[in-house]
Amino acid sequence: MHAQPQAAPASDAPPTLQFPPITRDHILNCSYDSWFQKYRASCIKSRIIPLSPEFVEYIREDGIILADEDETESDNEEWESTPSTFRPPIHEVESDSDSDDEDEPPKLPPNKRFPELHQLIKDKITELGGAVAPKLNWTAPKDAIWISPHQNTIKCTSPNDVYLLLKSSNFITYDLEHAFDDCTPTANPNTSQPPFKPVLVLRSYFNPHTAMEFRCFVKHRNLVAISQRDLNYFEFLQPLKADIIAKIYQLFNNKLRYTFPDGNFVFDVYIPEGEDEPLSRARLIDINAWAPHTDSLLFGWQELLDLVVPGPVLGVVGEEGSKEQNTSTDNDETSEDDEDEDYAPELRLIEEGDAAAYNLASPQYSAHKLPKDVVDASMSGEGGMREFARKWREMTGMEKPANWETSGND
Ligand SMILES: Nc1ncnc2c1ncn2[C@@H]1O[C@H](COP(=O)(O)OP(=O)(O)OP(=O)(O)O)[C@@H](O)[C@H]1O
Ligand SMILES: [Mg+2]
Repeated sequence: MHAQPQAAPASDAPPTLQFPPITRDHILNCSYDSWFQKYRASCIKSRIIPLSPEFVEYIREDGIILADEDETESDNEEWESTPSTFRPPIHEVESDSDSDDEDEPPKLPPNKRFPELHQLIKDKITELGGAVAPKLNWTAPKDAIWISPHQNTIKCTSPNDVYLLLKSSNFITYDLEHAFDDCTPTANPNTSQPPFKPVLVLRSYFNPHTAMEFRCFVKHRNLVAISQRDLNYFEFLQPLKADIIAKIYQLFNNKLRYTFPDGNFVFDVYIPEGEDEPLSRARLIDINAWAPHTDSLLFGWQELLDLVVPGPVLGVVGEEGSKEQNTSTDNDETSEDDEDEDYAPELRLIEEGDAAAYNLASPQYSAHKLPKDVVDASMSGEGGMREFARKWREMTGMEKPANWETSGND
């Protein structure tokens, strides 16, 4: 071998993951509104609300103005916050740009700015039993739960709860600005793509035991891998392994396998406790793209990409559980007599000691932890968080959450 220094790879650079081409359709197929109707019998009760440009603008813009309809006073104060750099209310911040802002008309609260949508959100929350978990097309505001008045959860009981979470979340911005970033560049990048339709998804809130949440990887229509989603050690899961795989396989094989438009995808499930047996049937929580932005949790993407499955299964988009032949949309190669050779998926759990060894027990999203300056602010007189928390409780009539200041285990 001749040394060819000019062609030598950079020694420290990690190898680039070689995903199959990721198209805009792959991403759109995972949008909640694309699949919910088809799988609704397996999902958490949900409502999907198309979002107007005014609402999207409201989510995008700085500052948080909440609805004032239930207020006795109508002094809407504007609060500036981002999860990483929480700032005190703007009336306490010295502004260095003076005249421009003053010329802008004051922004209206949501109930006056988009009253119909506001009312619709309120009605849907009521329809769903009074408490919901919100998300946009793909993403839930998990990084903003520290600001929630509902004990560090994504639970929302009012439109204001929904607005506060959505506006405080960086993850939500992903849906609005970066949803298609992983897509393989097309031959003609100038071809204009139709804009996606933003939606607000409200799912009826329940109190999940996060040990029973799993992420499931599907390659060429084979269920190949299952990972715990909550990366803590749960001893009780070990003897349930076979049952967990069986419940997930049932959902996969009966509902998703031949009906999801793509052969490669990732779905999330929740397995509730059963009535007559330990585990009930698996419920579909979400579907994610087979793409780098989907967290592969206890597996490595390289490992998943390298997995050799027995042979692509012929399947098509159809009704739940149906299987028609040879019109697959997922570019799988075809092969014969592979239907009975099912891949045995590996369920990977955190083993005893793993959590400590990998420091997995701390909250997964750093934004769950209150930044030190936020905690400091909360201690310092009438400024910052304490004032914010007080105001928020005043507005919602909520009790102070027990873990407001200590939500990040910091
Ligand atoms: N209806 C619900 N009630 C209570 N909690 C819920 C509900 N639905 C989801 N959750 C919680 O919210 C978490 C995130 O939900 P979901 O998986 O839809 O978000 P996501 O943004 O798509 O996550 P990811 O980025 O990992 O794909 C779930 O793991 C679950 O703990
Ligand atoms: Mg998801």
